[in-house]
Amino acid sequence: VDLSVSWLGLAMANPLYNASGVMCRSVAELEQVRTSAAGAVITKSCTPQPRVGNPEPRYCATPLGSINSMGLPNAGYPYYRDYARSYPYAAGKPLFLSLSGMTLDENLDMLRDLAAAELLCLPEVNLSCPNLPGKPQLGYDFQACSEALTQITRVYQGPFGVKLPPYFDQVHFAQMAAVLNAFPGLRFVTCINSIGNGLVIDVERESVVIKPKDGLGGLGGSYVLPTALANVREFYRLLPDKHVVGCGGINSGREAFMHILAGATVVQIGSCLYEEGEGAFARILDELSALMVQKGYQRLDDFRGKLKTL
Ligand SMILES: CC(C)(C)CCc1c(C(=O)O)[nH]c(=O)[nH]c1=O
Repeated sequence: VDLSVSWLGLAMANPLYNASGVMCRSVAELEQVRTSAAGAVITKSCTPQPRVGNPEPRYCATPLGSINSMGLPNAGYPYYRDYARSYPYAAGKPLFLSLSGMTLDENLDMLRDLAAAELLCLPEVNLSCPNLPGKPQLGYDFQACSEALTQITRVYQGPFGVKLPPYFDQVHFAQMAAVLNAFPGLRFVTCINSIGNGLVIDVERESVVIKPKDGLGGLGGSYVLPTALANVREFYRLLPDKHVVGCGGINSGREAFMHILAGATVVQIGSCLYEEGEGAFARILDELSALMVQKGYQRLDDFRGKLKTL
């Protein structure tokens, strides 16, 4: 079977890569992804200056997924820009640079520099980044999002994407799609980021499992699969001129198949990669191939976006 994907002027051997935040904070980790079976690489969301992030424990895996309140630990924008400068693009694995400034100005500063550097990597702006104090994350403030994207497209004229938080209301899907469709330069949306502010409890210890925010953290893994699929399918329908990157709950070829059936062009793995290591890429790709053979599909276009309704 042919797992190749051609999108945004990029050619990928397969549709699978890491979710921002997992196996992508250091050059060593990024190289682990790049030299694995993954079809692309994305960096940890960065801020202009390095950040230590939150006190540990700040990540915990459970049988059904994961919870995290990392607090944006990252090596700082210049570190990732320099990695993007020396990145071997000709080897055929695209590089995406995730940006998550603590303020809009921080995002604009990083994007201005990235535009000037004229690199082949593509930015993925994390809209789960904080908004003004007392306001919800940017991705949940549609007016602020529209204003931010207006300023972003002024400083960065190239193709870019955004990482979206999950939405749970039909009106919110429509409102966010209306904001995003106003920006032709916005070429892809990555759905979804973790489901915010979950709480995992350890019964034996009668305690929370992560230190920050008295135990509240973003949920990933199997917990989020149905929500991720809904967001992929809704934005696939609502953003006809853009690509959707599927992220959330992919543990095997079956979930990767679901995301692509729902409309995803390419897919990312987070919790599964954190727990299993880079071997997850080859395993999931083998499982996806076997499923396609079983179903008589030659290539991803044979089923992408063709989820049936009843
Ligand atoms: C939540 C923020 C810290 C504002 C952004 C970074 C981030 C983190 C993180 O670094 O805590 N974890 C996630 O699951 N998704 C994210 O987008």
